[in-house]
Amino acid sequence: MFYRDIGIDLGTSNTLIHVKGSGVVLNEPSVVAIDPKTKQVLAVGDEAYRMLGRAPGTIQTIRPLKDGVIADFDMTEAMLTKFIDRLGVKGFLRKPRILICCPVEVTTVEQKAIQDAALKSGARRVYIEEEPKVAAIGAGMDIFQPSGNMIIDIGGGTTDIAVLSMGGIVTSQSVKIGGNTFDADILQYIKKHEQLLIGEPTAELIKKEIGTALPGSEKKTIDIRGRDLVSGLPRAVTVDSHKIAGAIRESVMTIVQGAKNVLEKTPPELSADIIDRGIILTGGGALLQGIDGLLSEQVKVPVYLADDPLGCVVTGTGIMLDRQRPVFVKG
Ligand SMILES: Nc1ncnc2c1ncn2[C@@H]1O[C@H](COP(=O)(O)OP(=O)(O)OP(=O)(O)O)[C@@H](O)[C@H]1O
Repeated sequence: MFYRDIGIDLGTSNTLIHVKGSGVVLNEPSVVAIDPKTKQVLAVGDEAYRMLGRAPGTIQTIRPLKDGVIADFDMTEAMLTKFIDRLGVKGFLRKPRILICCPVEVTTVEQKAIQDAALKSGARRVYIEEEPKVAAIGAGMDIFQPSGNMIIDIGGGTTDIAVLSMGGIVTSQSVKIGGNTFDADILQYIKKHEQLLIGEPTAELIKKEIGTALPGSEKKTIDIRGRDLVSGLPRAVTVDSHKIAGAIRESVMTIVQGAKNVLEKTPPELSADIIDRGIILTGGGALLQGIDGLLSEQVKVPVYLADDPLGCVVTGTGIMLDRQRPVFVKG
């Protein structure tokens, strides 16, 4: 029997949905736009993201997931329901199973509510899985063998660092630093050193265009616009990659320290496997230029970037559902 099972990566920055037989059918920012008076949801995903920092007072834009936790549960539920509804699940011939990966620190009560929301949207069964495990599977690691695999998943709000063996997490640490922290660092730096106020999307653009984890790498520049803190008028400035590397240095080094902590707690036999296989980097934050090189230099183990860092979790959900084995830890 062909079930159109669904895998969902409910992330701080982006939500991705994989439908069996169709691949990734949705990839949109985890943003909701509401009417602040009535709390009515006006838009979700791409449409709501375009309103970030640009909406009039009658519209409020919210990121319901923040720093690896669900900051606004009602809005997370509303967003998830709208995304699932778009798939037309209720029209599926057979009710699908849905596997949802959500931030690691989601409470049991929140998990239950997420499950209920997905069930109401037409699921037959809902599973909740741990993100680093699914990311590792999506990155092509065989975590079910008795050997050590290490993954560093740099998401928007958190970085999950884990050593996996025989299908389970042996040691792990979740650091409250991710790609969005780099954006906040850049925003603060420009405010302090250029007396210029910029929005979140501009900070993200700077990071993607010229951001680097390696202060000594080739110097690149970008022209940006914002609001002058003194005159209140629009102004343009040129920023360079060396300064941006300095601005995000502390956050980057916190991730490095997290990786060192996990390696120190890893049983020696598994450490030997990790030296042989290297560490795999997943998550959008792993696309920061030079972060693989810096990590490798600091922890003295080869570090490789996954083929599709942003898609590993959602790809992993598809693989896990295909295995059709009771490997789910929760739900
Ligand atoms: N080319 C790029 N260079 C640097 N950072 C990038 C790039 N592309 C995406 N990112 C960053 O990746 C982050 C989002 O990554 P991802 O989608 O893996 O996170 P998430 O799964 O939503 O978050 P979490 O795992 O914390 O729930 C954002 O901060 C985004 O700015």
